[in-house]
Amino acid sequence: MKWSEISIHTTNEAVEPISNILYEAGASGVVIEDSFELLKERENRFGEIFQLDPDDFPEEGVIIKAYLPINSFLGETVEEIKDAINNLILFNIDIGLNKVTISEVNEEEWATAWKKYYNPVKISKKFTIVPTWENYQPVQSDELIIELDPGMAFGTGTHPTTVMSIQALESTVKPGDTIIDVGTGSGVLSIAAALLQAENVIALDLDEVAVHSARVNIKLNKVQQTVSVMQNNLLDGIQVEADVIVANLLAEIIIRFPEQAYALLKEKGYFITSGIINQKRKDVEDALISAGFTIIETLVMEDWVTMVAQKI
Ligand SMILES: C[S@@+](CC[C@H](N)C(=O)[O-])C[C@H]1O[C@@H](n2cnc3c(N)ncnc32)[C@H](O)[C@@H]1O
Repeated sequence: MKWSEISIHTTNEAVEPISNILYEAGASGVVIEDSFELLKERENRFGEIFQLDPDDFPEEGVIIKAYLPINSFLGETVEEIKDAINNLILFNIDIGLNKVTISEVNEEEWATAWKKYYNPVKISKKFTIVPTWENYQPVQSDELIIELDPGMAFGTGTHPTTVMSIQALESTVKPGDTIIDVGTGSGVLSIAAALLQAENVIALDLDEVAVHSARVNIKLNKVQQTVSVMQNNLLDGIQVEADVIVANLLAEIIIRFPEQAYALLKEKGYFITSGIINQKRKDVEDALISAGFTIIETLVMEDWVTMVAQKI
């Protein structure tokens, strides 16, 4: 498959809104080329373990790169992205040079482009995410390591929506639990659940590339005895009683199935919903409450919200 690399030279201030625009346009991840801010932010928030090479970054401003599949909608998507970025001026956001360039990359280059920016990152009290090509040694005795090859599926494991999902799993999963992971992507949340000693994990994704990528990562982390991966639309046809259901999907998709989640959960079971952009928070809260859930915790990182709802 051919991919298009969209590269936007902008300011620090515009990084978050532009990243959101790119995610909403279907990018499966963004790369931010700004040595100073990136290192500072990662050190503060997650405790970045390896340093990036400052030679790889622009002298002034920030370059944001994202990868979009080349299909018949690409032209339209790029125009929508440009319009959305220009509209940021209306919100008094400085978009700087606002230089947008598009180039074509093949699958191999796409995969390699990621590797340069993808390092071991400590994302929660227990978990560190390590790319497959790094030889990483744990620094804490109780540290849990997730090895990932993000491949073509969403989920380098360090996106705020994933980080908060893992933090929520850490506080809800008990040894012996049954977990359902809706929209597994790279399989990262299922692997986390298995490492937290869940006994049975069902990983579901609609996209066959994600299903393949999840299977590779699950094997890599040696949790294939616990995790089974299936191509499936949301919870359709699933009949397993679960202790925890986790869904890192867009708000628009989450609001379609809280009733199904409620029906599958055991009493006191948890429904973790992530991938919710702040503006859509109320829609998800309403859908959860009307299905019978009680929201017991809300996590917020950057513009993203994760909710932990319980069947009580
Ligand atoms: C935001 S990614 C989350 C990946 C991973 N769980 C994580 O936390 O990093 C969302 C995933 O949901 C999948 N997805 C989207 N719509 C779906 C649906 N209707 N049923 C199942 N999976 C879906 C996508 O293919 C994608 O892999």
